[in-house]
Parts: sequence; C-alpha cells; structure tokens
Amino acid sequence: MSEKFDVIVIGSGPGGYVAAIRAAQLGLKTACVEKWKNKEGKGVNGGTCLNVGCIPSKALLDSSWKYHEAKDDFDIHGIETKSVKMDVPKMLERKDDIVKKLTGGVSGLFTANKVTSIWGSGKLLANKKVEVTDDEGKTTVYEAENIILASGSVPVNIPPAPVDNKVIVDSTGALEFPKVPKRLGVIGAGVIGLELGSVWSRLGSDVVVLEALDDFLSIWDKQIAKEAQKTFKKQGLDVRLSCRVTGSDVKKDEVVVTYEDKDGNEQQETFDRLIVCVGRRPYTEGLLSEDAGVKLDERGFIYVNDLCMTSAPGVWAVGDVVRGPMLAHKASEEGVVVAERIAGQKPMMNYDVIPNVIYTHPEIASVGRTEEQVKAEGEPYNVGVFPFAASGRAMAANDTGGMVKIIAHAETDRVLGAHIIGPSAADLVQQVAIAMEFGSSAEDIGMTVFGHPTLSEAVKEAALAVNGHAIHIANRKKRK
Ligand SMILES: NC(=O)c1ccc[n+]([C@@H]2O[C@H](COP(=O)([O-])OP(=O)(O)OC[C@H]3O[C@@H](n4cnc5c(N)ncnc54)[C@H](O)[C@@H]3O)[C@@H](O)[C@H]2O)c1
Repeated sequence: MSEKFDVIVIGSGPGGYVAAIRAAQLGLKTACVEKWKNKEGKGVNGGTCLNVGCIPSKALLDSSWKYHEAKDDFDIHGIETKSVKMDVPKMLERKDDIVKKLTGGVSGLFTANKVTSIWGSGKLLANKKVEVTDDEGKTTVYEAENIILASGSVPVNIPPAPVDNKVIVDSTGALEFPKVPKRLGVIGAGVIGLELGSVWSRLGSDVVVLEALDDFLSIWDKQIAKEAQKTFKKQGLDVRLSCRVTGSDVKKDEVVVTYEDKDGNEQQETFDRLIVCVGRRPYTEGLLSEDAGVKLDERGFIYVNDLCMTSAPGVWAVGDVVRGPMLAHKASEEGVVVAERIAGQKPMMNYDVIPNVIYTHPEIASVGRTEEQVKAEGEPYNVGVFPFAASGRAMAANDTGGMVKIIAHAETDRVLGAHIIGPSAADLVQQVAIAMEFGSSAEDIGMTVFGHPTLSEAVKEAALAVNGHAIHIANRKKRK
C-alpha cells in the first residue's frame, strides 16, 4: 500500500481537473489519476475537452471562419484580397499548439496547487482504494477518504459505419484531416456534426449531413431551430433529415454510404471521408472492480444522487459519466460542488440554468426552458424577440442574421428561458443565465443600462419586447 490522500480524482477532464484544483485549494491532500497520452506518447491532462474536443474544434472553427471571411466577406467592407490561400497543415499545427498550451496549463495549475499527478489507468477497488496501472503494467494501490470518478465519455459507434480512422472517422479523426476532403459525409446533425461539418464546408468540402430524426435540432427552441436550418442551407450545408444510415462500404479511399430516406427508399452517396457523430456514451470500461459498490443506471451512466454521490460511501462521480447534459461546464461545476461538499461546505448546483451552445456561425445558444417546454407545462408566458437585423452593432459587423428570444412567465414576468441564434450568441446567453440565477424578471433586464452600440443591446431589447416595450422594433403586442 502506498500513499494515502484526502481526495483521489480519476480523470483530468474539465470535471476532474477542476475538482482536483478546488479540493487542493480547500486544503485537502489531492491526487489526480490520468491515462491520456499526447501525440508524443507523454501523459497529458485535460481529457476530451482540451485534447480532442471543445478546444481544438473551436480553434478550427475560428481558423475556417477567418478563411471564409477573407475569401468571401471582406469585399463588402471595401477590403480587396487577392488569392486567399489555405494551409491546412499550418491550421492543424496552430490547433495543436493551443491544445499544448492549455493542457500544459492544467499541469502547471496542478503544481501550483500541489495536486499530485499520477500517470496510469485508475480502477476503483472496494473500501475507497484506487489501483493505478502504469505503462509497464506495474500496479500501485492508493487510498483516499474520498474518491471522485470523472472518467468522461467516448463516441458512440454504430455497426452500419464502423470507424477505421482512415476513411470513416469519429470527432477526433475529423480534427486531423491533412487535406480538405472533396466530398464529406457526416452522420448525425447534432452539435458535433454541425460544428465539424461547418469547419470543412468553409474550407471547401461538399458536406452532406445525414440525420435520422425528422426534426432539425429537435430539443432546441423550434423558432431558433428553424432559423438555424434556413441559415445552414444558405451556407451550403446539405442537411438531410429523416435519413437513417444503414450501411457503409469502404473502397480504397472512399466510402459508399447507404441510407433510408424519408419515404423509406434506399439511397446511396459516395464520400471521400465520413464523420460518425451520433452521440457519446459514458466511459466506464476498466474503471470499477466488481466489488467497488458503484452502481450504473440502465443507460450505463454511473448512478448518482443530486449531490453526485454514488452508491458507494465516499465515492462521488461528476461530468459526462453521470446523468445530465454532456457539457464541459456542467462537469466543472459538479467538480467544484463535490470538492466543496467533501470539505464540509453545503453548495448546491442549479441544473435548471446551464447554458448550451453550438459554435457554428452564427452561434446558437440557449438557457432555461424552450417555448415548447413552457407551453407543454401549461404555464402562461410572454415572448420577446429582437432580430439582429435591427442592431446597429450587428450591422456594423455585417453580421445581422438571427435573433434573441426571451421567454418570461406571464404573471410574474420571471425569465424562464433565452434562446439566441446570431453573432456572439454564446456570450450573450450568459447574460441571461446570470439574470436567471438572480431570479430576474424580463423587466429587470429591460431596466438595466446596456452599453451602446453593443450586440448585448439585443438582449435588453428582447427583454423589453416581452412586455411590448422594445424601442428599436415595432412591438408585436402593444402594452402600457
Ligand atoms: N458545443 C458543445 O457544447 C459541444 C460540442 C461537441 C459535443 N458536445 C456534446 O457531445 C455529445 C455528443 O455530440 P454529438 O453531436 O455526437 O451527439 P448528439 O446527440 O448531439 O447528435 C447525434 C445525432 O445523430 C443522429 N443519429 C444517430 N444515429 C443515426 C443514424 N444511424 N443515421 C443518421 N443519424 C443518426 C441522432 O438522431 C442525433 O441527432 C453531446 O451530448 C454534446 O452535448 C457538446
């Protein structure tokens, strides 16, 4: 038996590393176990988000957007560009540099906070022990008063399109295409499909997205989803709904995909590369010994209560491996709550106010309930919508697509949700999230002084529109 800790965290993604840092800040002797290796074969912190998820995908989204702007959008500003050229390997190198900086940053924070990094594969044993197997197969058992499982998630594989990491890839492989595929297939019009489909489409691929469901962005507010569908169509993304992929046949450097269309007819399409992004599943392989006492739910997530406690005393779990949205910021917040609970504090997490963002252009962002949810729950409500077309700042930026939509209770005026498609939607929705945390009414937001000219004014105007008081658009309902 080796060292004993107050807290051992398994996994150093946004759930695990944040939990470890917070626990250490609170004076707890903390270790974090991680098995992820970088391209050079060295142990690296940060998990999916930093290594192959949120961060690298945003780096490519930004690079590809800049390329698109330079090529197609500068002219309107009176800027002439001659032969804009793209260097994909350089783009990928920049992305890798950012990943390196950020993952190195987590290790630096571990050192600064005195979190011990343990490299290897961690397995929870009974009685709050963790067995770590290193590269050479050597095992060491550690003990802790509390253990936090933060092992994350992995892409779902589907039998009709097995990933070969060459022609058929998952979200990780889609960050590494050395050149732009001419014809790119994407299975799944979810967050990843739309983000990665956008990257390669902007860089020149003909992108076809095959989505099994009949509705586009089915869990999002319908008005916003409709606007998004229209916008993506205009951008040239060929999203085909009600198309279920049933098979694929890789032939040399291309793949023939078979799918059933909305009329039940079999169709085929040939692509140079195919990205499979049909969801992610909790990652628990090799994580739990049989007698660890941690139960999984019927969908394979680690079962936890409202406070992220598992069925084993002293063992907690956070992030993608437990119920709730698979979002980095949800994982991090759970990590903080758990660390503080372990330290004897009593924080609670508000699962009703978690922003959700798709980082396409325009961005799509949401917090709280959609209009359809509020309606289904039978609550009386008012809606305020403000289009970016009426925003001076959006006009100046030549970025006027989309809108801010705010939903408030008809009797109390309390904000129930906000849904935005448009420039900087991710940052704008956060303003409403803060307001909602403070139990704000639409009137409260409307009475706040916003800087001019800013995109944020669209949030203020949408809040004013809830009660028919918007200034810069004609109000749908006139109220005093
Ligand atoms: N910006 C972000 O916050 C962000 C970015 C990336 C990933 N994520 C998270 O990662 C997770 C995974 O993302 P995702 O995009 O893979 O999943 P998703 O669940 O968002 O979308 C997957 C889509 O694939 C479709 N599908 C499944 N099987 C199919 C088939 N055989 N043929 C055609 N379509 C099929 C589904 O109907 C669904 O719409 C999500 O939970 C997401 O929240 C978040």
